[in-house]
Amino acid sequence: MASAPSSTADAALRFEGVAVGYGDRTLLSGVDLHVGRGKVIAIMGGSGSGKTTLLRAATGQLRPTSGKVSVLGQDLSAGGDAALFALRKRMGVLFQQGALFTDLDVFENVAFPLREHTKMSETEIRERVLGKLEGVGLRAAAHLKTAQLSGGMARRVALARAVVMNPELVLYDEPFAGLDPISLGVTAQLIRKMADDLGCASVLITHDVDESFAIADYVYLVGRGGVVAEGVPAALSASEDPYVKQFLRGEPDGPVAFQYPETPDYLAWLARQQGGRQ
Ligand SMILES: Nc1ncnc2c1ncn2[C@@H]1O[C@H](COP(=O)(O)OP(=O)(O)OP(=O)(O)O)[C@@H](O)[C@H]1O
Repeated sequence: MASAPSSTADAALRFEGVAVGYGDRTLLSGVDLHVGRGKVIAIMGGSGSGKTTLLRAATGQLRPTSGKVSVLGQDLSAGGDAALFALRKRMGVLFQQGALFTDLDVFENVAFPLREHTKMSETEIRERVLGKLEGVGLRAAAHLKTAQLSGGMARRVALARAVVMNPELVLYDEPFAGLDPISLGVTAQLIRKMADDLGCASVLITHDVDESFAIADYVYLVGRGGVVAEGVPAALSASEDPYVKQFLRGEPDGPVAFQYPETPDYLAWLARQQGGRQ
């Protein structure tokens, strides 16, 4: 089980005092995260709390307004685009929709990153892709068109593609969204298995308490503009903090905000609407 150690060198991903937001709006600040190599970490929080935004900061898509993000020991803001590009080859990302290329079959979808980023031979590509498909139970689906896949199968193909380069860090954005209970359990176990087999650090952005607690070494709960709580799953499950309890039990009433917050942009829009009617 992971605790939250402090050195950057042994981290696959590290946030130090990070603030992120859009325009004038700061969503989260003072965020400290540590993802040790080979560990599975879950980042959880209510809808709109900023989880996907944190993931964008981890890929370098979004620059933090303050603080430092390091991936595999490198400060993302230090190198230029070339350094970021090189680092991205060592990361796998599974986006929320897991978008597959609809004009390619399953095999070519998984092979795509290898063809883009490596000089592997056809034999090496075939071996690697079929191996990854085997890992997600879909070796014999290699020839299928994406339209012939169920939602759960498509997610597993996307999973195989996210790890086909043998990444050292994989980021999963809502990997369980829209899956039936069986596919959900299978996907969670696959994520854990891939982390263990490949030794890759894995970060899950998720709402799903049961599945993520079953496979995560360490959990961060975001909300109220920052990290509200963190710890190993058992510690969070035993927490008496009202925010943590409400979130984990899915209770409607409590400190977890349901209403989208009023922003200056909204108030300006509202004023224009009201002005227009007078
Ligand atoms: N490109 C953007 N420009 C401006 N605001 C944005 C942008 N993307 C997201 N936001 C806002 O940032 C807030 C956090 O969004 P984010 O997608 O990070 O939340 P989340 O925790 O991943 O939510 P969910 O669980 O619902 O996917 C939301 O209020 C959203 O409206």
